[in-house]
Amino acid sequence: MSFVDQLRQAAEPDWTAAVDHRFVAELFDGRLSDARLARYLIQDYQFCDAFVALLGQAVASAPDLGSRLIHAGQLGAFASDENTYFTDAFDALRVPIADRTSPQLEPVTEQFNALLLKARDSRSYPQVLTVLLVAEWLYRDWAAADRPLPARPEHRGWIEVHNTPDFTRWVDWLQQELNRKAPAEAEARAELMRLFVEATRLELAFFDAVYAD
Ligand SMILES: Cc1ncc(CO)c(N)n1
Repeated sequence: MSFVDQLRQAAEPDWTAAVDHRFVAELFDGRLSDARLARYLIQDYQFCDAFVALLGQAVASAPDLGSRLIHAGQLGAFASDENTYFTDAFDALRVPIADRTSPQLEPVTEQFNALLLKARDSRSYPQVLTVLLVAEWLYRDWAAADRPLPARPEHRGWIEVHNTPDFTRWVDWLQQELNRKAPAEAEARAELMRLFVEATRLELAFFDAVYAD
């Protein structure tokens, strides 16, 4: 079994619980309330801030120009398509400016951002790749569901930024890149596995927080 398949197996049952989450089901069938979607997007915009910083570290720490350019291309996509989705959805949901720029963070958002920034500050390319891979692969998994898309742009758009052919190829490439660049030593691999499992736990908790009282 490849290294990334071992990582994903180690992240069960949380991985499947996140992919099959009530949030995903309600997003696809359009039943997700505006209050819950806004609550999620406000927190996720702060996650995205730390995520973009981590992508910048991938550009900085990649060992060769070929890999660096792939991460750089992804940074560009993030800065355009994904950011446009957020600003359009915030406008449609009438989210106040303060909640877009400096909201009160949920505990899980603080924990997730701390993990992203720790990986960034490690300047370890395998650690950076591992955290990027969880976030992108897990989102590709739920967004690739063979279900009709909801009509409202606020719902549909969040699925569409994660199910394009470009996004699918980016996740394939991240998997191959980590398989190629993972260290050989058992202890270093075990550390990456702990990181992958912890990031998956936070992905599940991030969806759960949308439904917390
Ligand atoms: C919490 C979270 N995980 C992954 C993604 C995908 O980048 C996202 N937008 N938010």
